[in-house]
Amino acid sequence: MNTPPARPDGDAPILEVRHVTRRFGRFVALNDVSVAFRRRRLTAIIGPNGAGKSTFFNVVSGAFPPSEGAILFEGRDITGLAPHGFARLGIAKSFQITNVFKQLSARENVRVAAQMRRTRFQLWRPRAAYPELLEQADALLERVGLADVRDKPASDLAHGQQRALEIAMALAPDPTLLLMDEPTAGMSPQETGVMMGLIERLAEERTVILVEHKMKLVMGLCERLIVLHHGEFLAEGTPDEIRAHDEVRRVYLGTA
Ligand SMILES: Nc1ncnc2c1ncn2[C@@H]1O[C@H](COP(=O)(O)OP(=O)(O)OP(=O)(O)O)[C@@H](O)[C@H]1O
Repeated sequence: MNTPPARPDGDAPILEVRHVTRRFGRFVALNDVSVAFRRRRLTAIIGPNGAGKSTFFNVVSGAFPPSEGAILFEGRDITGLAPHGFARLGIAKSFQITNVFKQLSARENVRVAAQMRRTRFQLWRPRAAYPELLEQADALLERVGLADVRDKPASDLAHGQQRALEIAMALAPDPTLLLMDEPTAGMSPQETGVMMGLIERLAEERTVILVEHKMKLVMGLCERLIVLHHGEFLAEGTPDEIRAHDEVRRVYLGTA
């Protein structure tokens, strides 16, 4: 069992995971994990295969509830809330490009995502909101570096661009907290560099938590890292602290 980290500066965490356990049948994928995330920080959850990273991502993004324990967002207990409830509170997840409508242009994809956040009343009069929605879509595409390809069908975009498009869609509701699952998976080194630059910029304006298998990748990017191993909390710290952590080196790098 680990206890949530102390808060010497009194900065209330935006997200708290308290003693969370997640079972699949008799298998324990997450075991009594407690961590707290501070605002406007970029934190990575890392760990070797089967560490429980995806399970953690799913639990904190509301895809499924923990078997035990609690999730608190801005001090409010949101354990067991439906996924759309998480979204309404300002928690967005970016996890796959299957959300992208391949036949629509990049711009239309983001416009639809921006429109989805509106109330049902506003959805009934899309025409009136259309120019404003397109303006928002253009600003988001600019933000993720896709302004030049905004009129191309999503199917014509490179893998890295499709992933960036999916992030623009996740950003449409202007979330407070952005959760990303392996944002550079399947990318070329060049695409990875572009994506890392984008993540760094996004983290300047909101809280970003990313789940990542490749430890080296996040070392130069994140201020804090949380290490899971066999579904348990193993360590938390700055990149330097994690690099020097004997147990992490042993289980993760195999070099201690
Ligand atoms: N729906 C499920 N049913 C049964 N077991 C599951 C389920 N989801 C995950 N697991 C098991 O839980 C453990 C943790 O899986 P998880 O996908 O969370 O790890 P991970 O750290 O994301 O791994 P990887 O880096 O390989 O994706 C694994 O042993 C996995 O087989």
